[in-house]
Amino acid sequence: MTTRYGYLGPEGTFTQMALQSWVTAHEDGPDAAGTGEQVPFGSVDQALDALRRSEIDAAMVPIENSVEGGVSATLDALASGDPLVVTGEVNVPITFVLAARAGMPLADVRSVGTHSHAWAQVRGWMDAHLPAATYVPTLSTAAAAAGLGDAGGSDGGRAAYDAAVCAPVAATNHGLTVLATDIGDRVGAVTRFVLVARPGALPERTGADKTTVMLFQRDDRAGGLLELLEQFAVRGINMTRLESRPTKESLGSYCFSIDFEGHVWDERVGEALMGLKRVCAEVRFLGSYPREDGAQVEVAPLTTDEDFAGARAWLTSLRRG
Ligand SMILES: O=C(O)C(=O)C[C@]1(C(=O)O)C=C[C@@H](O)C=C1
Repeated sequence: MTTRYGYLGPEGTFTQMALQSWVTAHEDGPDAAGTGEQVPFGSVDQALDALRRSEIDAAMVPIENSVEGGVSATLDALASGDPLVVTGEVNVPITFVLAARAGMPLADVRSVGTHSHAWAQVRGWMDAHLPAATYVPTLSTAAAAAGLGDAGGSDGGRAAYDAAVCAPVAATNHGLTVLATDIGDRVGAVTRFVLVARPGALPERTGADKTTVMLFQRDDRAGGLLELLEQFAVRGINMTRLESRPTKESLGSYCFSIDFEGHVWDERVGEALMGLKRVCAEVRFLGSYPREDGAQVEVAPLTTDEDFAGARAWLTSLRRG
């Protein structure tokens, strides 16, 4: 059966590159899905809602950028609504171009359209080369390019900006002229994307896995966050991302989005999740999945599966008397 993959579109987004790279890497694997069908959505919310309604089988969405940090739209969409889980990750190197319609010189560019995360990564270049240009937010970098292309956006090609910050491929797709290349402020910028699915069979444990959770505290008090973090520390679990997001219920009310090393089938991870379940108002499990870089988790001394199994066997023997 063909897998229907949703992604943040239109064609030519970095998210589509991530999906393409995922599909290519998994084409011949045990879960081979051929090239699948790729369905573009206008926003992360639309893609994840379609997934919740079972209109697609999985969705590729951006979650974290090495320059601008977490992608709030994704973190928030995963934090509420019917549960979804991450089943894989893809890291994509990010390079931006500034593109415009033929005949537009760089000096005449007064306004620039792009995705907010892209704008944050080219702000320095803009200050240096187009300090007077105003920023026009678009739903993705490719949507910004499409707005300038012949087919145009809903306004028939008269976008509300003169140039777009996008991937080179999006400029090519829409017949735009590239005014400047490599305009990102940081060489080596990377965005991490995740493949999200409805809960089902978990990806197998590989020894090089990550787990993602969203934690909601019981109350706001001294040491509350420390109590959550302790659950990882005492079991030798390394966190790879920690972000707070407003719960949106009241000012000052936050939840915590965390990625950490290990798989829910690792004993130390299971014990940490049980500890979190005791101390949190809600623990939203958002999946265990293989790391893209394949880096094996370094298991801290005395936190192996055998160590936990040995301790449990000891307790069982005490209880038996
Ligand atoms: O607009 C795109 O092309 C996207 O895929 C979204 C997105 C993001 O959300 O961070 C992805 C990578 C880039 O860092 C900029 C924008």
